[in-house]
Amino acid sequence: AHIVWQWRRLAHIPGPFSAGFCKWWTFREAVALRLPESYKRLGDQYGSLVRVGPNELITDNPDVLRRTMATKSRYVRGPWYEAFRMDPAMDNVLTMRDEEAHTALRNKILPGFSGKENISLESTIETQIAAMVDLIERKYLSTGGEYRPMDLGVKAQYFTLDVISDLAWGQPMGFLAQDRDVFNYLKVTTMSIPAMMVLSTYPGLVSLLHTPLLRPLLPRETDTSGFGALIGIAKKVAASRFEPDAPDHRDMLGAFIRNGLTQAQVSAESLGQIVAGSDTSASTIRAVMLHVLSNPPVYQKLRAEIDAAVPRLGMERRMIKDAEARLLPYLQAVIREGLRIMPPASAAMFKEVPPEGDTIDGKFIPGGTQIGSNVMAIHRSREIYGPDADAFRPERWLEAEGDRLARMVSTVEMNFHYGKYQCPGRGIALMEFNKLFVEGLWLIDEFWVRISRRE
Ligand code: HEM
Repeated sequence: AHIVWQWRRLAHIPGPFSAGFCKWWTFREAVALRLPESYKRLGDQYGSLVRVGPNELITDNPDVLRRTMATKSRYVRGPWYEAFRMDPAMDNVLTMRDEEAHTALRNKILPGFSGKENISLESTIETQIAAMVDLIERKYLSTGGEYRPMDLGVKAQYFTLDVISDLAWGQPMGFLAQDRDVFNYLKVTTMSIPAMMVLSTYPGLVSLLHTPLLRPLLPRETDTSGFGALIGIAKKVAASRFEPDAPDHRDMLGAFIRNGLTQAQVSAESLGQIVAGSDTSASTIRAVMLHVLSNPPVYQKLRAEIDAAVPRLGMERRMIKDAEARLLPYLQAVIREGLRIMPPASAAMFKEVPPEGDTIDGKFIPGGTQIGSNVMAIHRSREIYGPDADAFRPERWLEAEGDRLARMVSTVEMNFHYGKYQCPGRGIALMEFNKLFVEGLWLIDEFWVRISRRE
């Protein structure tokens, strides 16, 4: 009776037949690691609003999604978020579902992401770009007679992990300096992706993992590798900042402490940054480099813009400033196109319809229904980006004007979500891209490149 009742509640929303009764469809696509593409296929087949589970819908309408995330929206985060809670006793801002607690915590951490309270932000990113360039010069510079390929897919992640650990803990983990997967972090996290996919499909299983019997399976601070090792570092760094004579630092943790976070919160939030801010940014670096390097006209135009900027800005002996890079139109078009063509945060991130229900696309959606983003469908929308939306073509950002451009910009910005859930690391990620692509102009698994010195 329950199954039939649940099917009827949302029977007016199209989708695969089995999705009305169970989550088998989502489970199958999630463990095959192709959920974003499969969601897009469903959008092409069934339209903007699709049923993907007994209580789950996805939409590719940015206006609807913005409504669910607006500051005053009565929508809340759904159980999906629980899959990412590592510590049963403590949420971080990314996993927190209680709206009031989330807003309070968010308000306390936001200053840590701004250059005003975190004065070392831009220089930290510069230090890590210098470390990346140094690594390339030391080990991966090819010449006529010597071929020294480099897996840019992996190095992009080394770079973002060092940036984010340096920002969060005041010291990089040393991926670039050692040119290796420190603490086997990437190996262990990559291995755990299928399990995370199962948990995000069936978040109820998370409470099982938190029982005393299964808790040993979760990462622990005493681990010498994987995520557990990072928990250990986060706790140590937080403890050192709370020692009685510890100085006040003008960095991210310093800002967190000045704004009232407890020692346990400082440790949890600094760890949260590593999860939220490394793979996402690395993914965009790979997407941009892959498309720029395999697309000679784009590469030439970007190089020409950068070559013209170097003498004009007097950049021969220093790195480009974030504010300067934001004024390079083709670079900005390339970054936007990279964020669009391979959206870095491609999960549905389900939000819950308020108890009174909502009307979407003229259809009543009962309270408690979970609504997520059909990310690939949003960012490959022909209606918004034009008939060649599947192609990497930065020029579209320079050709569009007026309302059309404004709609394209507000849609690509949905990569960082909106309103009360908007990514606080947006500015940091864009600063990494702005500097890295100009400085290096120089990639996923098996992304080998041959780098040679420019004349
Ligand atoms: C291209 C890079 C990035 C993308 C596309 C991205 C995307 C997102 C998205 C979509 C969310 C919203 C989750 C929701 O709706 O609940 C989010 C949240 C968050 N992101 Fe990012 N992110 C990126 C980089 C970063 C970086 C570099 C940092 C850290 C410096 C960061 C820190 C966070 C944090 C702390 C949250 C939680 C915010 C909250 O719950 O209020 N992100 N990010």
